[in-house]
Amino acid sequence: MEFKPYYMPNSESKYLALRKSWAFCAIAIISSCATKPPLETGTFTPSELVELQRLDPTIQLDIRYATPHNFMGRPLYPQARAFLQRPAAEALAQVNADLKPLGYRLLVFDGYRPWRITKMMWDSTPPEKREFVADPRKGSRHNRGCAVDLTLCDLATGREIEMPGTYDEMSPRSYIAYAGGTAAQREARDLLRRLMETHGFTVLPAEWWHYDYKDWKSYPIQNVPFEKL
Ligand SMILES: C[C@@H](N)C(=O)N[C@H](C)C(=O)O
Ligand SMILES: [Zn+2]
Repeated sequence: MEFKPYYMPNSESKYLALRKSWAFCAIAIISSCATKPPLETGTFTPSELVELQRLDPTIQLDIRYATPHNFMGRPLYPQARAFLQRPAAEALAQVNADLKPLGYRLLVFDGYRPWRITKMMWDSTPPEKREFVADPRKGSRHNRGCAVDLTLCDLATGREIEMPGTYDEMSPRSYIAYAGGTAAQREARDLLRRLMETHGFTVLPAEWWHYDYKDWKSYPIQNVPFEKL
């Protein structure tokens, strides 16, 4: 019969207990780093997230992350809503107003994004595609309520205007400098960029649809879920 010791000399059991508690602490520290937004110091402008549809109901929404029709293949938001910090939301409404005489309006895919969603996106994206998602250790400008993913749609029909690539496509066709596609697609992309820049937004070089509002640095990273806004 195999001998199973149930008793250990005192010093050995203490050593094992110590090792266990160190391992436990290490796991706790690692997992808390991984599941919490980065700590930021300094003073920030108080957050005032505004729902885009309330500010300007003529901005069209297609909140892909509230549907399975997104690069993660499953809904990430419980509600199809879009929020931005007030000055960014007001600037966006001006872009929308400028588009109307041209026969277009804005179609918004995403605005404020809770930090944990950025973390989920990063964790699910292969390393070679991570230029298309923000690193949760730094946070996304979406987490600050100062980034918006959007495109143009036809004012009369509501139909999405074709761009050189599709939303969240992880390929060079998403680059703002991509020279392929049709002339009409590039013109639409460049029109969107021109108007967004006029109103204080900057495009992300890797993503024609992603724009940051100029004051993004002054707002804190947030992890508040939509249900609590
Ligand atoms: C995931 C994509 N729509 C996006 O917003 N990417 C930028 C880099 C971000 O995550 O901030
Ligand atoms: Zn974005």
